[in-house]
Amino acid sequence: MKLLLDVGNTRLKWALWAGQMSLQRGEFTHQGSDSDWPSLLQREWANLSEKPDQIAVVEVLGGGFQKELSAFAAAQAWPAPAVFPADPARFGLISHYHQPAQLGVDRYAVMAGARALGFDKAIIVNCGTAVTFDVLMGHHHEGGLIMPGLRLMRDSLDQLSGIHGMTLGAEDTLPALSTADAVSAGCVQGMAAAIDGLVKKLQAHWPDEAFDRLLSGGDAQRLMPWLKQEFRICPDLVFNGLNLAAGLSLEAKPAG
Ligand SMILES: Nc1ncnc2c1ncn2[C@@H]1O[C@H](COP(=O)(O)OP(=O)(O)O)[C@@H](O)[C@H]1O
Ligand SMILES: CC(C)(COP(=O)(O)O)[C@@H](O)C(=O)NCCC(=O)O
Repeated sequence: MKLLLDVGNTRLKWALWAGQMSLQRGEFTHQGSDSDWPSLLQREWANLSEKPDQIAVVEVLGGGFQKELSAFAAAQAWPAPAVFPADPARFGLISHYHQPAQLGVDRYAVMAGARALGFDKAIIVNCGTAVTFDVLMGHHHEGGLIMPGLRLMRDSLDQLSGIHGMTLGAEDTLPALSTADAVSAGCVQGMAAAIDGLVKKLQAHWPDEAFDRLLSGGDAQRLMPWLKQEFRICPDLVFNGLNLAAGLSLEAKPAG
């Protein structure tokens, strides 16, 4: 039984994974690398249904998280967590980034996840704290784009005195007739329009190729209704990819 962890800038997502599916899963928001990890992990896994025999992790926080996770696992007599580095080879991929190790390891995981689900040519949009776009052709990562995610977009407006503290409004108004509606509709519909536009631009860069368009991350469901092009929501791309990578190698760097 594998315990898979996807630790992003906003939330930690985990799944107890058997074969190709999850038996138990959870998620919680955190306050970054300096969070009170011992309490958060203790609370989250107090009722884990089975002891993991392998722990595989992608994380983008750095800082003290890895050490805290290792200490927690050791205290439970669990195996040492294997934290995957941003090395495309560990995910069965080749990256065309100038510095492949600079790409977020979560992005390698979503691409490996797309491969694990049988997609060969795909534009993958992961709607998390940041929105990442990755172009996958076979096992080649052709590059991508990064833009702020929905919460960051809304929070940036919240800094302005005329908007600060505004309640959530209706997302489906156009034109909006109140500040609350204008902010909510502007952010969600604007982000969807940006995603549609950038995916079209990426597609136009390879006019002879047909790409599947995949959507994942915490805001995927919320953005999906506003997208004009056809996307498939693949909610577990990171876990699919991490599961594949964990199978490829049991020798990822031990945490800490
Ligand atoms: N329960 C939730 N708590 C916090 N953010 C949520 C929640 N549900 C959806 N979201 C949205 O999902 C985004 C985070 O998505 P996620 O894929 O978990 O990001 P990350 O991997 O960067 O932590 C947030 O920016 C927010 O807009
Ligand atoms: C772009 C990201 C911040 C996305 O993180 P997330 O939204 O999943 O928390 C992360 O993948 C990252 O730190 N990437 C490094 C830079 C890059 O991928 O080019």
